[in-house]
Amino acid sequence: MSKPAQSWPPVDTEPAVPHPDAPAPGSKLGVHYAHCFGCGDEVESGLHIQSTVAEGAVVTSQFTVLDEHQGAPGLAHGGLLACAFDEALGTAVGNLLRKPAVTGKLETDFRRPVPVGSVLHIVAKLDGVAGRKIYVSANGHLNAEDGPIAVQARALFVTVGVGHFTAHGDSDALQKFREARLRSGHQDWDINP
Ligand SMILES: CCCCCCCC/C=C\CCCCCCCC(=O)SCCNC(=O)CCNC(=O)[C@H](O)C(C)(C)COP(=O)(O)OP(=O)(O)OC[C@H]1O[C@@H](n2cnc3c(N)ncnc32)[C@H](O)[C@@H]1OP(=O)(O)O
Repeated sequence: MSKPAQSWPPVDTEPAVPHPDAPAPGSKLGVHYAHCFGCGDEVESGLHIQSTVAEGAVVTSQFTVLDEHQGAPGLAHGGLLACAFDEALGTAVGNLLRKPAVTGKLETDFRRPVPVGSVLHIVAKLDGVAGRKIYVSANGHLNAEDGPIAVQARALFVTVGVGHFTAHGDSDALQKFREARLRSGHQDWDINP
């Protein structure tokens, strides 16, 4: 198995310290946006990823591979697995740092096939921060928290202002989303929808 060529993080970083108001270890993280393909409960064909905060700037996520996630017969599609990691990594960044951030770069290593019916246990860890750049990585274990690693990912997230979403996204949907979050007891954002 080849080793990644570049050291990680690729630049000098400060430790990524969770925000004082970040959910405590053990907290289950709900759906961040009902229409999110990664976690949303209103996206029938979505990934329905569920995440929990762990100790030490870590978030664990579970993704069950279903028939609709196939690439080859009986096996998960690689691009879809990359999507699962984007969600798991972004969830770690957004919830632990409570800063709006978007994926700048996402790199995946597919180490083993992931069959339909598998549960991928994704352990995502914040590795460091350099200005607006947040480095985060994850291992995906097959069928158990200590199962064999099937997929690894490393990503750069870049913090953005809320203006990123109002300028480029659907500002009406964004406003409704924000109001719904406030009604359900969340604090005002800092949020990556
Ligand atoms: C009350 C609330 C509490 C919190 C609760 C939270 C709840 C849960 C929260 C959240 C869960 C989220 C789960 C979702 C997960 C999925 C996330 C996605 O998929 S996001 C969609 C895909 N990504 C895009 O659409 C980005 C598109 N790209 C851009 O918009 C820009 O390129 C952007 C913002 C990334 C950077 O643009 P610039 O103009 O702002 O900044 P520049 O200067 O270009 O970059 C800043 C630094 O980053 C480096 N950089 C940027 N992109 C890079 C790249 N690809 N590779 C290497 N470096 C890069 C640059 O070299 C620069 O570095 P130097 O500061 O100069 O050192």
